[in-house]
Amino acid sequence: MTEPRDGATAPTATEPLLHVADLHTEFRREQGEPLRAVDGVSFDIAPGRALAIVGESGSGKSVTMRTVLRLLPRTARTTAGTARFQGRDLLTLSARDMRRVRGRDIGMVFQNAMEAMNPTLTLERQLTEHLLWHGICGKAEAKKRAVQALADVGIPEPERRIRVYPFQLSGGMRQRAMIAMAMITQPALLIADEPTTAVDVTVQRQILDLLAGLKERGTGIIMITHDLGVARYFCDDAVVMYAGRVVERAPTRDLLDTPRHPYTRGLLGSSVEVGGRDRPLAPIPGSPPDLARRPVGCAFHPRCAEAQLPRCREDQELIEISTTRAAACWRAGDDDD
Ligand SMILES: Nc1ncnc2c1ncn2[C@@H]1O[C@H](COP(=O)(O)OP(=O)(O)OP(=O)(O)O)[C@@H](O)[C@H]1O
Repeated sequence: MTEPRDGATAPTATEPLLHVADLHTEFRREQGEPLRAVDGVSFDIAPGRALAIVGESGSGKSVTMRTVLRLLPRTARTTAGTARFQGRDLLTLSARDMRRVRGRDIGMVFQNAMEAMNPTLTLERQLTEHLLWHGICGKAEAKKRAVQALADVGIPEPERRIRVYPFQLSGGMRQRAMIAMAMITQPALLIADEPTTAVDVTVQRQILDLLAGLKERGTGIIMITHDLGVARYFCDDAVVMYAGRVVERAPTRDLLDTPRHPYTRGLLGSSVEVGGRDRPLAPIPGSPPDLARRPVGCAFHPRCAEAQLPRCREDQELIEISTTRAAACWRAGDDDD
């Protein structure tokens, strides 16, 4: 397992690697109330586990992760919450300390490697400067580690390839190079935002296998994905987000086998990757709400085939169904496990 650095404490059996509680992030608007993009989100992740964050476009997955990483646009403001990582609250760290944590203790992989990498630097410069900047080793060692990192992610001829620029690589190779960069510091936590969306199925599988190797070595992985097949294949636990809130949380298998929130059932019914193969796809009617006009009560109720009014117009907190499961629907506990 990777060791925490800089006086950060190792997670104990009772303390998760990352504990996110009651996170609130809003966007300023020219007119009107701010948009509540993340509205009371909580979740935990343990070392060596993978957590999927799923939900339709606009549900708040990326803003949640950008809040934790403190990579929000200027128009956004985090108004409440904590994100305890290795004993420290990321939300109150100084900007300098946060830059040290980001990219070193927390690795990041994004959907589009071209955006995440510097197009003007060779892979060697990107990888070695990353190590040097974080003070992890000296120049000669950095070069060795950079070649090794490329080899580790299955880039052939790493000694030669290290001299190329990102645009000279295929999409799949670039994605691997970005993973190499995220892994080279041996982060305790890796946050991957749709890491396999832009690549074909074969590369997708290879990338997931790479990430699985990291997980086995004790790295915690948060994967933002709208692909429930990827979540099932790779992630131990899952949270489902809708309109900025967590509507269901469970071990992935349980979530997909016996979804308790009507929205989760809707996602499954409309998924090609899971459950949609043997029966016709049933897309969820309507579209996610405009956050400026969030429906009262359960934000999903106007699209929910099971809604019962006026009950569903009341606010609904997450209900603990068991020690590992919770869902934000008043009927979620109807058939307990
Ligand atoms: N730069 C921004 N300015 C204003 N509002 C924003 C901005 N970025 C996000 N939002 C708001 O936050 C909501 C959540 O966005 P977010 O990117 O987290 O969704 P997501 O679940 O990651 O979607 P996707 O799967 O499309 O990436 C959006 O619906 C939008 O209302």
